[in-house]
This record gives sequence, structure tokens and C-alpha cells, in this order.
Amino acid sequence: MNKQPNITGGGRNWEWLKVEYEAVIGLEVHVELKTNAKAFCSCTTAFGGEPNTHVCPVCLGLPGVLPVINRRVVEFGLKTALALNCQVASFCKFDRKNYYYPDLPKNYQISQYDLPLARGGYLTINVDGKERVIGITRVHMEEDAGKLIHVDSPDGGYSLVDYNRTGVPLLEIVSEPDLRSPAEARAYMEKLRTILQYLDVSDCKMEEGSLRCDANVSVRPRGSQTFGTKTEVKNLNSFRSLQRALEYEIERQIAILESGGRVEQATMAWDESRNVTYVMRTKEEAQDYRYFPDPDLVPLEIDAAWIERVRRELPELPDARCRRLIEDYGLPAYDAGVITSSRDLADYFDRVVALYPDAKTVSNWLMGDFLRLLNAADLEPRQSPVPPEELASLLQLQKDGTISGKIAKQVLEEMFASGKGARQIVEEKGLVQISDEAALTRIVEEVLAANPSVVEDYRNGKEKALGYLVGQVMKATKGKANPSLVNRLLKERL
Ligand SMILES: Nc1ncnc2c1ncn2[C@@H]1O[C@H](COP(=O)(O)OP(=O)(O)OP(=O)(O)O)[C@@H](O)[C@H]1O
Ligand SMILES: [Mg+2]
Ligand SMILES: [Mg+2]
Repeated sequence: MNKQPNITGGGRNWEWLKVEYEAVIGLEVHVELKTNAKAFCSCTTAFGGEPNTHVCPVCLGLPGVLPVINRRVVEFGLKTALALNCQVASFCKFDRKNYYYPDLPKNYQISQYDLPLARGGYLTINVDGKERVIGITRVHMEEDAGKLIHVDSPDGGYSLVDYNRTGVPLLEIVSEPDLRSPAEARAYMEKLRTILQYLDVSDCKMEEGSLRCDANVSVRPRGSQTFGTKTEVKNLNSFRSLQRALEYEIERQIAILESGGRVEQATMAWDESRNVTYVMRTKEEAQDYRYFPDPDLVPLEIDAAWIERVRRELPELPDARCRRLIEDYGLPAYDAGVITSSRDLADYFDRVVALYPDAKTVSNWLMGDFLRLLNAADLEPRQSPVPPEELASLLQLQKDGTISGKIAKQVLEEMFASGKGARQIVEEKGLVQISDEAALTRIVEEVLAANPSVVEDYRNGKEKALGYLVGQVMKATKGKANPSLVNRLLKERL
């Protein structure tokens, strides 16, 4: 590497340089499939477990054993390939990718090389209101490796190996170099996760490693038609680190080119604590892996009937569902995008709207307080302590005037915390809205008497003074006064 960029200091105008250069990005994504059994044996794929308890002679690569492909792996692969608009191969085979590493007991990984399961697909992303189609080069099946645990000790340290993950089925999904910014790379990754979640083929947890991503990136002068030399960045454990690592790596490459140097092809790692990429190894070539067809596994012939059955059974996918929310409910595109970004949230939305058909109000509540409370508790919509029926009855209580909007927010928090129903909380806490005109008139008059200068301001044309007076009445009634009635009563007296 020629030169490390001085990104935090040095006074270089990076924003300006980024106008002169364009980034080219392609992602290689690995997805752990949530089949019950591993790819080529019947061991469980369960995450965690005592080290080296989810193993057998096949996934440990002991002599004299033969792998057998798990039909569900192919099925999940087909689902994914079709959802990504790929062409499925009628004939494909498994190859051995040979390399030595302690987490790989066979010294080769079963993968697919020149005849992958599927090719030539795409997905669409939306960044800053701009829709882009991103090509997908291929989808292939392979197996995961084990996990190394490095232990520090005074006499130099040692490594432990856990083979529980060895042989867990993976799909590798390789994109075309169609992405042009870190934000687009992140949007692609998020969209891919959404699609995989709709298909229910993976847990898609980046922190647990069931969804992983290597980012290939190069830069070139804007307007150039040829690609620059790429580096591949690994160790990206979240969407945030994907985006930040790419930002860093793009700036590093620009700095090299600006100083007259050349980017060297390399595999880099992202250092999460120092916010930098560093060279892991200069790039190996495909021939270094000595790929050859795995003689233990028969090639796969996937007949058209199987492909058609899987295609018919595909669930409604995020883009289609998003369009449906816009067309059927008149939701704004933004709302529909947020709601359908999670299948779980979209299902929740459907169930609330079935009971409370004002879709826009439901979407406001979901995108606002509901998601805020869920995120704070680190829960998925399906784990919400507030079931859809209860959210619908809360909205109904607000609509029929039993409680004010302000109180409704308070009640939702209570519902989350206690798991109690909306009606029960409103009754127990005496939160029913005060719509009794006589009672409110008394309070309104007290507020007016106590604030003569504000009243004066309002009469001199200061409209905002009214809001203050409404606020005082709400305060006196602990938020329970009917706001429209308060407004009317105040105006009548001003
Ligand atoms: N010049 C480039 N700049 C940025 N990305 C590129 C460039 N050329 C190729 N890519 C992207 O790099 C990725 C290459 O992945 P692929 O798995 O085909 O090859 P590899 O990285 O050599 O192999 P592996 O990592 O599996 O051993 C693709 O996503 C592709 O779009
Ligand atoms: Mg690859
Ligand atoms: Mg690669």
C-alpha cells in the first residue's frame, strides 16, 4: 500500500475529491440458511451450543464418510434465486475449494464454482428517492466453516476451534459492480435482508453472523468507462460498519491515486474500534484454490416442475406488498416503504388496519411511538407486548373521543410496560377525556383570569398566545381535557 490517508486531519477537502472520483462497489453476501439440519449431514444448525457438540463424522471430515445434499438447502436456494429474479440452472454441481485453515477440518470447502445454482438476477433499491436496479451475478450453495476463538495468555496465547458451525448451509449471493456509494451498498444489503426475511430462509442476524457481507470496492475518475483495481473489505458486522468501512476505503484509495500511487489488489479487514481498514493479505487468485468437482456428490438436475412449484409458492415480496399498500390504502410511498421493510411489521399493520381501517393513522402510530418503543425494548413486532387488536382499540378510544391524543400516547407506553389492554388502563387510571362543558368552562375561566397579559397579547393579534392558554388548561386537567372543546371555549371568551 502506498500511502495511508489522513482522513481526520490534514485539511484535505474530501468532499471535493469525491466529486472528481466515483466509487464502484460489488457485494458478496453469505447467508446462513435456517434449515434444521446441516447441508450434507443431519447435525443440527442451532446457533451456539457447547463447542463441538453439533458435529458428526461427515461434518468433521473423518475418513470413509460421504456427504448427502439436504433437499431443503436446494429448496431455499431456489426460493432465493427466484425472488432475486435469477435464471435457475437446470444442471449444477458442487466443487471443492481447497485451502488449509484450522476452522476447515476437510481442508476444502464444498462450494459451487463454474456451474452455480442460479445467475443473472437483480433487485431494486431506493436511495434519496432515486430507484436503481442492481444486478445479481450469481447465487450458489456452499457450506460454512467452524469458528476460531483466540485466547490471549501471558505466554503468547492460543486458539480454540468450535466445529458446530462447520457444514451449516450457506448461500453466496454476488452482486454486479453496480453500486456507486456506501449508502447504496447499505440500501442493497438492507433490501436483500428484507427479501430473505420475507422468504423465511434465514435469521439474517449480522451480529450472530447468519448474514455476512464482504465489500469489493474501487474508485475511478468520474466519467471513466473502465474499472479501477478493487480491494475486498471483510469483517463487517453491521450495516453501519459496512457503510463506514466503505467510506474509509474509498477515501484511502482516492488518497493513493491523488499522491500518484496505484491501488494494490488486496483483502482488507475493517477494524471496528479504530475505524480503519488494514491489509489482511494480498489477493489470492481463483487458481490458488484448485477448484475441482466434488467426486463425493452427484450433480443436481433441477427439473422445471420443481422450479415452477417453488415459484408458485413464493410469498408476496416486499416491492409487491409496498405497491399494494400504496394502491389499496392510499398510503404515501414513504410510509409503505417503511412498513414493508419488515414482513413482521407489514403483517402487524394488516392486522391493525383490518380492525381500524384508517390506514394513515395506523401507519403514523407504527412508524412513530410503536417502533420507538419496540426498538428501545429490542423486540420484533411479533414479540410486541401490545397485540394488533389492542393497538386498534387504543386508536378507537382516541377516535370516539374517550381519550385525547396526548393521553393515547401515554396509554401506549403503559400498555407496553404492563401488557394490559387499552380500555383497562384508561379505566383504572381515570384517563377518560373531560368533555363535560360545565367543568371545562370553570377551568377555562380560571386560566383566563390567571393570565391577563397573555389574553392581552392574543387580542393584539398574537395567535400563538392561544396555544399557551390551551396548554394551561391541559396542564390543569393533566392532559385529559378535550382539546377541540377547550379551543372553542377559549375562543368564545377571547
Ligand atoms: N473493479 C471492481 N470494483 C469493485 N467491485 C468489483 C470490481 N470488479 C468486481 N467487483 C465485484 O467484486 C465481487 C467479486 O466477487 P467474486 O466472488 O466473483 O470474486 P472473488 O472476490 O475474486 O472471489 P472470492 O472472494 O469468492 O474468493 C463482485 O461482487 C463484483 O461485482
Ligand atoms: Mg466469492
Ligand atoms: Mg471475494
